[in-house]
Amino acid sequence: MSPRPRPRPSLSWDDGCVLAVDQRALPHEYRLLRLATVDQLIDAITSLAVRGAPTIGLAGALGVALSAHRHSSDGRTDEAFVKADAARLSAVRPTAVNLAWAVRRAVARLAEGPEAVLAEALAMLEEDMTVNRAAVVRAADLVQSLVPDRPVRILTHCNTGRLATAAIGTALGAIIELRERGRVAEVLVDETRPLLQGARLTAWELGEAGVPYRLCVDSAAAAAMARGMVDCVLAGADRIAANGDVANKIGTYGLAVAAARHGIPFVIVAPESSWDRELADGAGIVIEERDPGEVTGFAGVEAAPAGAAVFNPAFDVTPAELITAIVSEARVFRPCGSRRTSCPREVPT
Ligand SMILES: CSC[C@@H](O)[C@@H](O)C(=O)COP(=O)(O)O
Repeated sequence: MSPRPRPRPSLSWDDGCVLAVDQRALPHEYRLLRLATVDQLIDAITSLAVRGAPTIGLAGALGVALSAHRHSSDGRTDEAFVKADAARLSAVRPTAVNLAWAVRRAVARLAEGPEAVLAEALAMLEEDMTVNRAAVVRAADLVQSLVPDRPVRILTHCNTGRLATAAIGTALGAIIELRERGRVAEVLVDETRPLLQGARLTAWELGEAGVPYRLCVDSAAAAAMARGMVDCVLAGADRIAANGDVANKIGTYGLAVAAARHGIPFVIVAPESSWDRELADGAGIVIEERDPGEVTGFAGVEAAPAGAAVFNPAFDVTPAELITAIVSEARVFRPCGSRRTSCPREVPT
């Protein structure tokens, strides 16, 4: 068999700048942003031009490299300025643990100079690809064992594909892996309100990969399960507490409740770097609240009455007991107490 081609990265470093796919422009336009300053990078993450937990972590690390280059001269780096930029980068979005984790890793190389910081960020990009490849193979194996008798009908939420990671993706990567094995009947794609990461990005990635899919509004997901249209739910994670509670895109918790109601496996695919072992459970996860304008209208068109009050959390927390398995590059974790699975907690492979 010929080796797989090198996956296309969502981020790269070019001549002192960060190049990033502008995820706001998809699916209509594929364009790259050239980000020359930490402020530009922060704007890109805030506006979700650059989004998805692993991608924002990697962007944060590259941001530290940008800052280290900017604040170095004559072989000396002004560490105080770079550390201030690193603190700003870490705080842009609070929920995904990957951001602060990756920024910390880049800052740890600061004393060795800007090239060492850049080397660390680029190594993290490579690592993310390797880690995702391992996780998607493991997740696809698990899904095949959960639904052994037929091509699987999968429901997925938000975008967990190559755009949301260095490359390959997590949950969406597993779906594409299953497709390559001839094991996908159909993917139902939640549009993912309010910013339509499912309709804009996941549908685009599935189309690119030739995977059959149908879009549905988020509120159709439970009905699809009730009608027997879903064999398995696959989603990603922004932060996983030590007990296996998972923060992910708003709407994930509702999907898990509906999946439990219908006895449908609910599987999370995420790298080990998404685990926050310092948090005992999901109650301590900070949930980002976003601009009310994302809910009152879309793309500049207002839908709600002027001045409507809004509740716009970007994420929710799914309790571990509703999760069949959390798959990473290293293991399949089955949260104890899950109603559909039995302990042992980890399946050695
Ligand atoms: C592999 S991406 C995992 C998660 O980051 C993803 O499911 C998600 O919730 C992304 O939210 P977003 O607000 O689009 O950054």
